[in-house]
Amino acid sequence: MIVELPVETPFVKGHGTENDFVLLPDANGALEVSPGQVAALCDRRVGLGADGVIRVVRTDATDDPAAVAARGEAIWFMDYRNADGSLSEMCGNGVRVLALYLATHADVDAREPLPIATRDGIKTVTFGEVGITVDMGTPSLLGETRVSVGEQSWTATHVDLGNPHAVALVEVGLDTLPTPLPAPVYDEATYPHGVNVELVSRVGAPEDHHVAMRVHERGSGETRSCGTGACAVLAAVATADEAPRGTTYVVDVPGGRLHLEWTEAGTVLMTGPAVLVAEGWVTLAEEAVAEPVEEPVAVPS
Ligand SMILES: N[C@@H](CCC[C@H](N)C(=O)O)C(=O)O
Repeated sequence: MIVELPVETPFVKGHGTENDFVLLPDANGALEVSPGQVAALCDRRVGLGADGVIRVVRTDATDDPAAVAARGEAIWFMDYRNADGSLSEMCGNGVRVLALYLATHADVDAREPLPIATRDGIKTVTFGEVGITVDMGTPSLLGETRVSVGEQSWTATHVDLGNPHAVALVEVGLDTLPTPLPAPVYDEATYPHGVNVELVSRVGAPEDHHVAMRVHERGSGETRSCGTGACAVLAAVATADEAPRGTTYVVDVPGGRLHLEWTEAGTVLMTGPAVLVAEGWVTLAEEAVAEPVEEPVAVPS
C-alpha cells in the first residue's frame, strides 16, 4: 500500500506592530495555496496563527497580472492573503516584514531601496536606523460614508490605499468599545468588495498630530495593527486638521506605534518595525479546519 505523505513546506513567522503573518517562501512559484489552506495556517488553535499569509514569489515566476506588470522593476512579489483566504491588494505591515525577510534570507542589499511588487503596484522600501520605511503611494479621499459597531454609529471618511478603508473619528475612548470589535456594519454600495474599518481617537490636542486607532480588517477581523489603515487614518485626520503636506503624524495601534508623513509629492511614507520570530516546516492542510472570520456586515444604502 502506498501512503501519501502530507505536503510540507517551509515557513517564516513575523509581525509588524503585532500584525502577524506566515510567510511562505516560494521563489520559483511552485506553491499553490488554496483559501482553505490559508485559513487553516492562520487559525490560532489548529494552525500557526496569523492575520494573513504572504507567499514570497519572484515576479518572473508567477502569472499574477500585478507581478507580470512589475517585471523589470521589481524582483519580488507580495502575494497577500487575508486570514479567511481572500486576496488583498496591499498590506502595509506585511510589506515591511517581507522586506526584512528578503534582506535576511535572500540576495537583497538592505543599503539600497528595495522595490516590492504588490497588487497595488510597486512599493519602495528603505531600511533605516529607527525602522523600515515604505512609500505607500497616494491615498484617495472618496467622500463620507457611515459605519456602525453595535449600537454606535459614526460618519466615516472613505479612503482608498489600494485597498478600501472607512475611517471614523469616534468621540469615545477606544478602550470603551467592545473587545474584540464586533463586525462593523457598512454601506454595501460604497464598498462592494468589503472594507477595513478604522476607529480613531486623538491623543492630546489636534496640533499634537497624534492619534490612536483600532481596526477591524476585511478578511481577518480585529487585528493589533494595520499599515494601510494607519495611512488611511493619516489622510482622513490630516485633511480634517488642514495640516500642510510634510506634517508628520504618530498613529498608536494596540500592537505598537507607526510614524507617518504625507509628503509634498502626495505619497505617504510609513515607518515602523518588523520582526521575524520563527521559521520551520509546516504541513499544508488539505481542507480548511479553521473557524470562519466574522466579516463586516454590508447593508444596502
Ligand atoms: N494588515 C494589512 C492590511 C491587510 C489587507 C486587508 N485586510 C484587506 O483586505 O484589504 C496592513 O497592514 O495594511
